[in-house]
Amino acid sequence: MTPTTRADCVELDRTDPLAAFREEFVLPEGVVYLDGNSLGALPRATPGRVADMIEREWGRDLIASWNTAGWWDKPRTLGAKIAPLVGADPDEVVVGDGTSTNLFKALVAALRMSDRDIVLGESGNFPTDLYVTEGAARLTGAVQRRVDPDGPELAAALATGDVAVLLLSHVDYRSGTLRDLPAITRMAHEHGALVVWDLCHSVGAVPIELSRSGADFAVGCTYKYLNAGPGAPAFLYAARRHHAVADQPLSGWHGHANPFDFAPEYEPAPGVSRFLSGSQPLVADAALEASLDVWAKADMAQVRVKSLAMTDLFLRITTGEEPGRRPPLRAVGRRPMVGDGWAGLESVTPLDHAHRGSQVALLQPEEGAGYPIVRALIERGVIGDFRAPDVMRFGFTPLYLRYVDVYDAATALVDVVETGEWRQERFARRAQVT
Ligand SMILES: Cc1ncc(COP(=O)(O)O)c(C=O)c1O
Ligand SMILES: Nc1c(O)cccc1C(=O)C[C@H](N)C(=O)O
Repeated sequence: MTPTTRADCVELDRTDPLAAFREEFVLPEGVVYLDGNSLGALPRATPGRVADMIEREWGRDLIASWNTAGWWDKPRTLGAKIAPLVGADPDEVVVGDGTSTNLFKALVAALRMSDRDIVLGESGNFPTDLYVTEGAARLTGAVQRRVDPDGPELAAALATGDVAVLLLSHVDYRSGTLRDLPAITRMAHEHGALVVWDLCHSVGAVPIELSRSGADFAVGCTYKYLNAGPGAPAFLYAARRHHAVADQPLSGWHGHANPFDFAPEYEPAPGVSRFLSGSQPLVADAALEASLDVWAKADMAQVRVKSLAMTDLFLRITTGEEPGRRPPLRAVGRRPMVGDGWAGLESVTPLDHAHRGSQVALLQPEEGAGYPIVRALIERGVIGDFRAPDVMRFGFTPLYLRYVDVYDAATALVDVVETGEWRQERFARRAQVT
């Protein structure tokens, strides 16, 4: 059913196979949370799991917990729990450190595996990816080149035959564009390049098949769609065929083959553990474990179906656009029908499902309108965010959002724009974190 009314949405929620997951999350009353693509909601089980880790594992069992509570192996056991979400084998993923750090390790390891010297990135990537690439290039002597990966330049840049490593985000943080991971990986390999994927905006948002696609390396965070909490540890994937040769730059004792030999020379662990460096934040690992236990019950195919239905619904109401249909009318100043594109909002997120992640990014054509519109919406309890220069971002998390939430948020947005509510002075003042 294509929902057009709120009653349609109530009906969709009634038959939603993922509906029960909402109960697994703590969601503030009166809020529609569309920022789970920046910081995911709190799973109900997390506070208890973290308290148990602190009081029993740490407080009572003290140092024995390295063995009895599996602390030492958490990077691997948690990695194995992330593996099905990224289409990897359990021994190809480790959890630890942050995304930026893991990106640095993966990039340098990949650059050291090639005798070429170009590291190809995307001009609009999340800034940490650009900065870390600069750092990795400085360290290894590589040269950074940037292209728009959604245009013809990507193929042309790879075809030069001098690219050592390609780094791309699977889903673009600003526009929500989903890249064809299998096809791009294949193309890069055909031209002799290795690929590092940043999965921050795709893990838990779209199905991912790293092994089947032949991907070389990938990194991702766990605090967005995976709901592990602010600053939660990240993960790193390395294809098994690279384990024996990968030489990562932060060689520390947790990545040693025999850490408790306390040998003076570094000898990398044989598997993906060689990507570890030092001690891990085990309290934060406990929170991640609680959220991954929720994810273990979710069917990613169902998540994708609901995600697309929700972004379709949001796009239809706010812009009148949906796959295969442009709005018949873009006139502002006439009483609208829901879905006829009257509010003047435009999507920068692709309409076709094959290129859409789990967020919608919108523009209001007036310069500087994005930020105050988002602030005005937040005041109404609809939480989205803003990304410079003028993009309004709305993330859709099928485990805890209902179709009625999407309907209410979309109609609130249209109302904020139509009434000009956002033009009030107080919405223009920028917060430190946007
Ligand atoms: C694509 C992408 N990569 C990396 C990061 C963040 O890196 P870190 O977890 O190291 O802060 C983000 C978001 O903050 C992101 O959107
Ligand atoms: N990681 C973040 C942080 O430490 C502070 C504030 C925001 C973030 C984010 O995750 C932003 C997010 N990656 C984005 O796409 O905008």
